[in-house]
Amino acid sequence: MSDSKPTLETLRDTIDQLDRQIQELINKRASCAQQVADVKQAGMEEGEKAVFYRPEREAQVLRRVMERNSGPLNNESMARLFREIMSACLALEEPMSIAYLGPEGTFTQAAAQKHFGHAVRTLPMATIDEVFREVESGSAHYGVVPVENSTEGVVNTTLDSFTHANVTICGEVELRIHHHLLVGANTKENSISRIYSHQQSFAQCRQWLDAHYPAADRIPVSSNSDAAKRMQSEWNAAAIAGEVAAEIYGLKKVASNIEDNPHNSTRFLIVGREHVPSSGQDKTSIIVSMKNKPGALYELLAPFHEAGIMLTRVETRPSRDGTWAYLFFIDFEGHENTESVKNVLKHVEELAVYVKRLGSYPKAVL
Ligand SMILES: C=C(O[C@@H]1C=C(C(=O)O)C=C[C@H]1O)C(=O)O
Repeated sequence: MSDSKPTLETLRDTIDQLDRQIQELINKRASCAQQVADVKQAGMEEGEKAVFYRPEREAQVLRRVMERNSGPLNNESMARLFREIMSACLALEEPMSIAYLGPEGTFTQAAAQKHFGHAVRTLPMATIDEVFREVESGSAHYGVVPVENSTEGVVNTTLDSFTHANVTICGEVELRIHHHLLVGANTKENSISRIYSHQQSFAQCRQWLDAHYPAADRIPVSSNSDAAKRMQSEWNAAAIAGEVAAEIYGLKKVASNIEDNPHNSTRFLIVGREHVPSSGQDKTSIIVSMKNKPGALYELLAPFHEAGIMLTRVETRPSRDGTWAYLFFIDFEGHENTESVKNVLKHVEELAVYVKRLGSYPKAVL
């Protein structure tokens, strides 16, 4: 080794000094966030409640972190660190409670933590409808619900809830879904004859299971966390679940990333009660009902095409009350405050029987 190379000791001294500076800067930042809270509070009228969480500002901060990043840490790692710093700063302004589709350890909880960071209180709900109700009633600040999976398609319960719920979409999160085969301390790994999981996870790991455990019974349960909980008392059972469930229940991974499609991902929506201003890169979601006549969908989509607005999702659901033939769930790029989106929405409102605006929100950053 040449003499000019730094020693372990000098490198660690440098790291210690840098840590001290980073810590000081983070606390300076936190103190600014506290002052922001005071400014927000002071700007309120009598009886009005300040809104501390600003999704559009957080999206802008994270996008800037990624744009200016020059490594060696990659953009995503750097943004995740800032995600946690902002989460801790926001908790100083107001500790937030986030309702999600539980139980503890589900992918929806992982999505909530990916979006809000770890300095929030996550509240597990038994059903998707309950998540909506918690937000509507003000018992939770925000809610997180799954909306579509790249392998298994849309989550119909979520779409149906949007038709009657009084909430606003204020964000989206995408999560890569990795499944693992998990066992407990008492499991005899060579004798696995029963595997617990949620029906969707079995569907997402079908080929792997056929190849590795063709004879094991596949027992569907209400969630992957439930699977992780149940198998612990059985010496010949395993569970398929994700990382968070493995951690919570202290399980060992026998096989990792066993999903058949390596790009398996789920999209989640964040619901709240306030409208979100534009972040510069936004999406808008609406529900539209049209009379059942030839060319209805064509007629509905034409204004988007003419305005050059990019559609990101179109789902069709039969109307459940019998009065309308179809409900279309449409996501498109742009914020409802921009001229082009305002014009398109006006046009759509003229054509449709009914339009419900679900909200404009920043495109997922992480
Ligand atoms: C500090 C603010 O409040 C919150 C905290 C943020 C942060 O730590 O950067 C950003 C947006 C808000 O969710 C703000 O609105 O600027």
